[in-house]
Amino acid sequence: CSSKYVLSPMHPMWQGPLAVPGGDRQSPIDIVVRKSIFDGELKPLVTSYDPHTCQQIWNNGYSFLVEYDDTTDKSTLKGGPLKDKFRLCQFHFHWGETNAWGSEHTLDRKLFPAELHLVHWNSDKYSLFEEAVMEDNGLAVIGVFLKVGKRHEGLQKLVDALPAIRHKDSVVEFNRFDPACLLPTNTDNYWTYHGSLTTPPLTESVTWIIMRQHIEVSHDQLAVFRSLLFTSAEEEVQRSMVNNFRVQQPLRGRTVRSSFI
Ligand SMILES: NS(=O)(=O)c1ccc(Cc2ccc([N+](=O)[O-])cc2)cc1
Ligand SMILES: [Zn+2]
Repeated sequence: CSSKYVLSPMHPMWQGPLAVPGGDRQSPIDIVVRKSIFDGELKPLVTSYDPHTCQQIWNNGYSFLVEYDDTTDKSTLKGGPLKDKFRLCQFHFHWGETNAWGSEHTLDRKLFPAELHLVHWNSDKYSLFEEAVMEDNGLAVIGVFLKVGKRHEGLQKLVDALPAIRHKDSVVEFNRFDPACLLPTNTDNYWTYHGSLTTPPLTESVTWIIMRQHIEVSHDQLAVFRSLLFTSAEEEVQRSMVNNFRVQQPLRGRTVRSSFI
């Protein structure tokens, strides 16, 4: 999907007000677990991803993205809080320079070393990602917290491809990767709220679905994330791609619902 618009952290946009002026549904947020409201209407998530729609992995100067062919309804998400069917467009991560921080969302202020985002757009209502990005119910992003522990076998194929995209704007072909292997075993327990993209254009078009269960990756696997660079090969000063997360934004009276008691 065409997520080439994501701006690097050095882009003037980041120097300006980090909240969209008048934005009252910005992301990420701190999820205060005891203030989340159980909603019995929330259904289990239904993901159906076709590994053959995986196309490429690239360094966009802010994170690395694994992009999927979203010209058909082959890799989709439905159920959960969603009324429509959403098409997988890409997934990416946010991480810190140490294991002490790196996630965008927090649970009762607890930071995780990294966070996975699986980005989908509403293909029942829109025909292109770019259209959906501007609309209230246009996007659905699944967030999964990462913890440091045992090696994640499914992630290793992705980690092995990272040295080839060390610099900004480098791309390599990447096929047959099933993103379902990055989901926790239990996807029935999640929080959901209405928010925004966490990078420019920060549009308030995202239904966030944050998994209660984290996944584990090894310290060494995370270290390879940190070996990526924000900078392109031409630039004199190389800067490590770390701390590519946005700080938590005000809740502004929003309700966070939970699918579990
Ligand atoms: N971190 S996140 O909120 O999951 C996120 C997900 C997707 C993107 C990529 C993106 C790509 C393109 C556009 N656009 O066309 O306006 C907007 C966003 C940016 C950020
Ligand atoms: Zn993200």
